[in-house]
Amino acid sequence: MASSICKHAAIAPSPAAFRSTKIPILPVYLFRNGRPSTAAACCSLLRPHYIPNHIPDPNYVRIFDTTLRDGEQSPGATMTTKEKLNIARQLARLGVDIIEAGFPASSDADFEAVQLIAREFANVDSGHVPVICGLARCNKRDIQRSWEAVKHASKPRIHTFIATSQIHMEFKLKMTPDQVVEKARSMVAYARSLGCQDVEFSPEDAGRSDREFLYQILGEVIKAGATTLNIPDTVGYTLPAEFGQLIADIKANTPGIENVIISTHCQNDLGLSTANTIAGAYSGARQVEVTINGIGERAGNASLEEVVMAIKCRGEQALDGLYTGINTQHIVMASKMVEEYSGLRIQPHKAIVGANAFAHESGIHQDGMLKHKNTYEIISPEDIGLVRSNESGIVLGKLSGRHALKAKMLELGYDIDGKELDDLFSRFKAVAGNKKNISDDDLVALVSDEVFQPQTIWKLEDVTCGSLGLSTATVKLIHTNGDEHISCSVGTGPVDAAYKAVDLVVKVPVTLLEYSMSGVTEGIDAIATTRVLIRGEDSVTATHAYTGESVNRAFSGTGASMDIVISSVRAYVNALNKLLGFKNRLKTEDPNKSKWEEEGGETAFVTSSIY
Ligand SMILES: CC(=O)SCCNC(=O)CCNC(=O)[C@H](O)C(C)(C)COP(=O)(O)OP(=O)(O)OC[C@H]1O[C@@H](n2cnc3c(N)ncnc32)[C@H](O)[C@@H]1OP(=O)(O)O
Ligand SMILES: CC(C)C(=O)C(=O)O
Ligand SMILES: [Mg+2]
Repeated sequence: MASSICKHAAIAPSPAAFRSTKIPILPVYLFRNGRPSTAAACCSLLRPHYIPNHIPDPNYVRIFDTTLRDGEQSPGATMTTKEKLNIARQLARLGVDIIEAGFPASSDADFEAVQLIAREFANVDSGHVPVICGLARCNKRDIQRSWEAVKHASKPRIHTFIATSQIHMEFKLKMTPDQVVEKARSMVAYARSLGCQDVEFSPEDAGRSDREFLYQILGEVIKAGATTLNIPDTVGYTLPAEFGQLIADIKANTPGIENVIISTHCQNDLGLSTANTIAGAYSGARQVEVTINGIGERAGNASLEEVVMAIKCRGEQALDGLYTGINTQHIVMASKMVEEYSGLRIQPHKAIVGANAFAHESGIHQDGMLKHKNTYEIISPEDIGLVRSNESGIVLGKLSGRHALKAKMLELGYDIDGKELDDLFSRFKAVAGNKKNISDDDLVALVSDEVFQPQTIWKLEDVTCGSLGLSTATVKLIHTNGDEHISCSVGTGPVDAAYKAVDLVVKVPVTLLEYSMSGVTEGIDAIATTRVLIRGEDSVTATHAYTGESVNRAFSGTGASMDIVISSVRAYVNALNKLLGFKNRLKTEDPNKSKWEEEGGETAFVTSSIY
């Protein structure tokens, strides 16, 4: 095993047109009883140089993250530009090779988000710099917009696609197969003509497309200059053996395929996306398209953490030595960030990142774990950035300082600095003054509330509740322009009264769709985390997939506090801030899109807020 590991390190730099970046990545993991062990590592790997159409090491699998594009297509997962930028930074820390930052032609907001992310990764000299990719249909406008958005990146990529299955060509595109081939060929050539040296092409619905037709269209786009051929199972229809065979057949029969990278893109309609992705990689794909937490259109995409950990855990033994450049210790942070921003909660039994993924409840398992951890764990929690408090020496309390808090947060997988650390520190001090023991879960709740929030338009300053036969609440909110607003209301309970008081100030008609609260720690002094989902009644719209009707979008917000009313109001105000951010954005893009200002008459919201 040691010799096969060392061969990676010995790979010579390639004469790339692209600048070389040698980046040390995680040590190789040797396997003892099925459990990876860093202690046994014999050498460090180098991430192979980036050349669009070639990977110098045949065992290296590129990770293409599409959380910000396909992931955002999950119903309700709309993210602000600031949130997307934060996720992109975390994806870079994680070490993903390619970030698909969005679909620039779909809206001005998406264009700006992709452009901002591309600019963020314009500097090739500082650490790992991912490729920044923008999606485009096969038309000149989409491709131009994509290029305009990504060209600032040090490694820009255009990803263009067109459907190749009979049903899509006939009923959706209303094009003949020959027209589709010509469109694909000419648009890939057009993307190259703009100066983009890295062009990915996807035959959408490849999983249900005719094989011979795939070989033909893929051969044509290779001649036109495509550097990566992505094979999407767009409707998650194939079984793992079939998808593996599809990749093998494409590899064996497409003219010129040896000059490009084959990629997978597996949707999860039958719950097979991870299995299909691994089967694809085993059959020769060297790029895999994934999302954090597996979010994405309908049932989602293959999840990054599952695919990466499967390759890390079994790559050497079962996948002919495949490996990735992911620093898996950043997985937990990335997962929590995406959970917060997208509002899509992770099921407790989700592989790798679910709350129960490393929990052992039953006696026989607990007995086994106490005797030897490998009995019931194939992955170490630390490998994904999960460190429990009882394994660390730092005990936080009201006398702790910023250094200890920063170090503790790092242990928990949160790399926080600057203003974010300062804000978290003041919240932490406030809680520490009232609470004897601060647990890891308390800290995670605080960081979610303090750091993972949209730009503040309204900030909750205070809330007090009373009861005079009816529940009453008084809230004090501060607007971003500094104005203080105080209002009171009655309600059926303190939370209802407080929400009504907030409504009197913010004056945006919304419906509360969901409200949930959980005490994240035990005892009377537990921190309560609240999550709400609201829908604007006259606001940001999306198109309903079945009816085609315009429906109002939902926005989520979370809050945390030892006081349940404060926790609830924080969550509500955070959701309102998210909604207002989108309203402002729409208003800037198209003054006719939202009637809200004329009707609501709340001038405070007109201030342009660039997320
Ligand atoms: C499988 C996937 O995940 S594909 C990515 C899906 N993501 C999204 O659609 C999210 C963003 N989309 C949007 O914001 C909008 O759909 C837009 C802005 C891109 C387009 O909006 P509209 O111009 O109003 O078109 P609409 O979405 O209603 O219809 C799509 C049109 O594109 C055409 N089209 C679809 N795919 C492609 C393609 N790959 N290449 C060229 N044309 C295409 C359709 O045939 C249809 O054309 P038609 O208007 O001549 O019938
Ligand atoms: C745009 C393509 C790659 C896609 O998301 C799909 O086919 O699922
Ligand atoms: Mg998809």
